Formats: sequence, C-alpha cells, structure tokens
Amino acid sequence: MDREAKNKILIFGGTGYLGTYMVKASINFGHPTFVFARPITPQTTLNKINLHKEFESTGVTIIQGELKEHEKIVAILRQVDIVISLLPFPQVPDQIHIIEAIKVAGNIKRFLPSEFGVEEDRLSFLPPFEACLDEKRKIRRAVEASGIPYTYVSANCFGAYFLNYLLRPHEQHEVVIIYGSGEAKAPFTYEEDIANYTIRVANDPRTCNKIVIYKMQKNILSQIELISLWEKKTGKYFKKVHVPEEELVKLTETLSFPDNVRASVLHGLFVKGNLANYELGENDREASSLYPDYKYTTIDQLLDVFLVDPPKPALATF
Ligand SMILES: CCOC(=O)[C@H]1C[C@@H]1c1ccc(O)c(OC)c1
Repeated sequence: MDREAKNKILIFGGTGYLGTYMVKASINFGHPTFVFARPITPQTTLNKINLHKEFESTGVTIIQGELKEHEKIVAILRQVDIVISLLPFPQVPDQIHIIEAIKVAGNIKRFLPSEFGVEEDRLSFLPPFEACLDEKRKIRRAVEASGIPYTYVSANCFGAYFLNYLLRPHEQHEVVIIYGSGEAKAPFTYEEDIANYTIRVANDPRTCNKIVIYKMQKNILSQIELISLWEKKTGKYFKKVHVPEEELVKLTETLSFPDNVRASVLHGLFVKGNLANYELGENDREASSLYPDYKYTTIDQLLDVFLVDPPKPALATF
C-alpha cells in the first residue's frame, strides 16, 4: 500500500519512554505520523527539544497543545485514522479528554488507550498498584461506553526496562536482588517489538475491540533464569540477595509513594508470577500467533545487546 493509502496515526505521549519506539515504528511502517506533545516552554528539557527536531527530520508532524484543548484535538483527530495513547500513569485519567474529542470527531477507526503493561481486566495486585490499575480500568470502561473501536494491548514486562532494573548493567556491583524465590516466571517484550507489534495490531481488523497480549514463548523467564543467562554471557557471578514475600508485602504497606507502588508491581510480577499464570480469554489474542512471521527479539538476543551497548535505564512515574 502506498503512503497515501496508509492509515494516519496520531500518538499521544510520543516523546516518552515507549513513545519514541512507537513513533519510529509508525514511520518505518510508512504511516503518516502525528505526535500531540506539550508546548515547548523555557522549562522544556534540551532532550525533549532535540526529540522534536529529530521527529520532524523523519517527517513526523508535531502538534503542540494541552489535553484540555478540546477543539484543537478534535481538529487534529479529523485528519487522522488511528490514535495511540502512551501517556504515563499520572496522566492516565486525562485520557478522558481524548475520548471526548474522539466522540465529537466521529472518524477514528481505532483507539489504543495507554496500556501496554499488565492485563488489568485479568489480574489484580496489592493495593498501591491496584489503585493505579483502577484508573486504567475506568478509562477502558469509558472507551467501551463511548462505542469507539478500540484495542487494549498488554505487552507485559518491557524487556530493556526490566533487564536494567534487575541486572543494573550500568553499575559496578557484586550483588543482585531477587524478589521472592526467583523461580516465578514473567513474559518480557523488547520495547522495539512492543512498538512493531502495536503498529500491526492497530491496523488489523482481527484485533478490533479485542485484548491483545504480547506473550512470546521464548521470552517467559524467571529472575533466576535471567541472572544465570547474564552471568554466563558476562563471565561474572553475583551474590544473590532474596527479598522474601513477607518483606515485600510489608514494603508495599510502609514505603511512601511511588516506591510502595513499585514494591507492589514487583510482588505481583516476580513473587506471585501473575503475568505467566493466567490463560487468555476466548476473545483475547496473542501477538506472536497473530504475526508468526515477525521475528521478535529474544531475551537472549537482548542480553547480547546489553553486553555491548546497554540501553539507558529508565524509571516509570506513577
Ligand atoms: C519495577 C517496578 O515497577 C515499575 O517501575 C513499573 C514500570 C513497571 C510497570 C508499570 C505498569 C505496568 O502495567 C507494568 O506491567 C509489567 C510494569
């Protein structure tokens, strides 16, 4: 399909952690790509300013504005076909402004709200994280009530994010922290694959009004398996310090925000093994089975990348 026939994609949160991968994937797939971004001000970081320039150099159209500028958002929506929101947690409730504008515009073929992590309609976590997931559930129910065609994506653990968090390759250290026994498994998806799958999913009639889970068989590993792979590749062996479940539960109750949320994420992911322990619903789809020809990056391959050029660490906000 030539570029004109390709769906036009508008991305909210395009300058964020997953956003830069998503914008790149949208451009690489040949979609006319638009990014709605906060206005540049004297407080805007040089990194963000340079990102705007980089986006524009690759043909991305940047619209600067605030989520409350209803008319401006309606006007840009009328020029596109698909909307992908990657707004981070504190802004999850603000997506209601996007939903309201999509309802008025009336032309959007698919809306992907800001998900991409755990599947919150299939799982529950300890209170601090559960409260965050409740905000995402409210947005899902608002999307369904609006009748807007949607796809919810659960990409599970972001590969580079969690390899950095668990292995800390940028630091000189002798110790690795293991949450619980270290035996519970979790699915990991490299951020570039999250973006490449998502552009496919957003354009695929088979995923309309569906939940799509990214759960590739080769990328379901435990902390112990991850650490062992890394030790073999680096030839460096670490002292393992376990954080028992009861201690992690206590931390979810005693740490201040947002560290209490992070503790409850770690508890659900790596102590309870939530993400590996549920079956897809009959209406759910799994990415690697939808796109069997797509060669996703295995964690073993990602660790080889980390050996030579580990991606910069990040820390999610809540
Ligand atoms: C390691 C502590 O957890 C986090 O920093 C946040 C970024 C983790 C996260 C946040 C939201 C999620 O849905 C999710 O799914 C795996 C993961």
